[in-house]
Amino acid sequence: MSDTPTAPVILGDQPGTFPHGVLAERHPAIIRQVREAFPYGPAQHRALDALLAECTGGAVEPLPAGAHDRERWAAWGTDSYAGRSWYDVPWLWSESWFYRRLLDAVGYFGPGPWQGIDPFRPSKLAELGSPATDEELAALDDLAGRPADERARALLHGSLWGNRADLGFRLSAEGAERTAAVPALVADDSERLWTLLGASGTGTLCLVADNAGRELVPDLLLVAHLLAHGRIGRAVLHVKPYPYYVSDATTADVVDAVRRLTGAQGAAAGYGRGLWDALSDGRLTLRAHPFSCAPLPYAEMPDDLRADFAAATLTVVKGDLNYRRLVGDRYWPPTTPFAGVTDYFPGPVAALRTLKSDVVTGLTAATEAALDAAEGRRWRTAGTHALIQVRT
Ligand SMILES: O=P(O)(O)OC[C@@]1(O)O[C@H](CO)[C@@H](O)[C@@H]1O
Repeated sequence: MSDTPTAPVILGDQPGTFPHGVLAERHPAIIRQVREAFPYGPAQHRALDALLAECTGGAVEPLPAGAHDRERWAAWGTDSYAGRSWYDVPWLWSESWFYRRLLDAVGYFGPGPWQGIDPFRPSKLAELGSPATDEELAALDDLAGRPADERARALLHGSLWGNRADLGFRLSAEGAERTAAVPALVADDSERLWTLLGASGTGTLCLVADNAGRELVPDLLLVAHLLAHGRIGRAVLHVKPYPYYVSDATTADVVDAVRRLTGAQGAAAGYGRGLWDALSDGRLTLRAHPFSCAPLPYAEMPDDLRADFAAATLTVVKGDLNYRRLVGDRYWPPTTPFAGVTDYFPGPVAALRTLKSDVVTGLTAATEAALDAAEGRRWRTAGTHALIQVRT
C-alpha cells in the first residue's frame, strides 16, 4: 500500500454510527437469537448473560489459560487490547472477538456435550430449505438452454447478489430482503475478471466464501460451471473453520449446500453431481484456514495462506466483511484506488460484494457524488448496491 495515503481505522465508539449500532444492538440481538435456537442449560445461559454484559459495557479480557487458541489470539491482539472497552478497539477486531467469545459461551470448543454444535445452524438450515431457495434452483432450468458465456455471466451475478443473503445483516436491517436491489453496479470490472478466467482450462480459482445457504449455493454453481466449461482446472474454496458472523460458511455448510443441489430436481441436480465429483477427484478442494476467522486485514495474512493465493490464477473474495479485510477497515475516501489498497495481495484478486458497511474504494468521483445526492450515506450500508472490482 506504499503509494496509498492511509485513512482512519474504523472504531465502534461513536454513538449513531453503523459500527456502534452493530456492537450495541446487533450483538445483543444475536445473543437473544442463539438462546432461542437450542435448549441450552444453565451454564450456557449464565455464560451468555456474562458475555452480554461484557460486550455492551465491559472490557476485553484474555482467553482463559486452557483455551486451545489462547496464544493465537494473544498474537492477534488480546495482549494489546486487554482491559480496553470493546468500543475503543478496531471494530473489525471487536466483531471477530464477539464470535469467538459467543462460541465459548455455548460450549462450542468443549469439552462437553455442546462441543461442535453450530449455534447458527437452525437459521442456516431454514434458509437453505426455504421456498426462496427452491425458486432460485428452479431458475437454473431456464438458463440451461442459453450459451455457456451467457450462463457464466448470469451465475457471476447470482453469486454477487447472493451476498445479500446474510443472516446477521438481516437481523438488524429491518426489511432488508424486501428493499429492492439497485442492479447498476457502483463499479464493474467484470470484463477483466473474464479475461483472467480465459479458456485455457488449467488455472486455479481461489474463492474465499462468505455466507452459507443462499450465497454459497450460487458460489458453488459458478464454480461448477467454470470447471465444467474449462474456464479453470481447479478451484479452492476457503471456508471458515468455525461458525462466524452468523451465517458464514463452514465445511458442514458446504456439504449441506451440495446435498441440497444433488437432491433437487432438474438442472440443479446436475450441478450438484458435478460438484460432488469435483470434490471427490480433487478438482475442488476446501480449506478452513484459522486466519479466515482472524480479526485482522488480509495485509497481515500468514505465509502459507499467501502462498495459496499466490498460486491462484485469480482469487475471488466474497462479501462485505472480506472486502473490509481486503482493503483495510478504514474510512477511505471512496475514490481511493482499489489497485493501491490491494497491491500487497500476492496475485490477481477480485472483490464481489454488496455494500453493507462504510468501507468502499475504487469509485469514480461522479459515481460517489450521484450516490450521495440520491441517498446521503445510506447507499454504503443498506445492502442495495453492489460492486465487482478486479486488480490484476
Ligand atoms: O460479510 P457479509 O456477510 O457480506 O456482511 C457482514 C456484515 O453484515 O457484517 C458486518 C457488520 O457486522 C458488515 O461488514 C456487514 O454488514
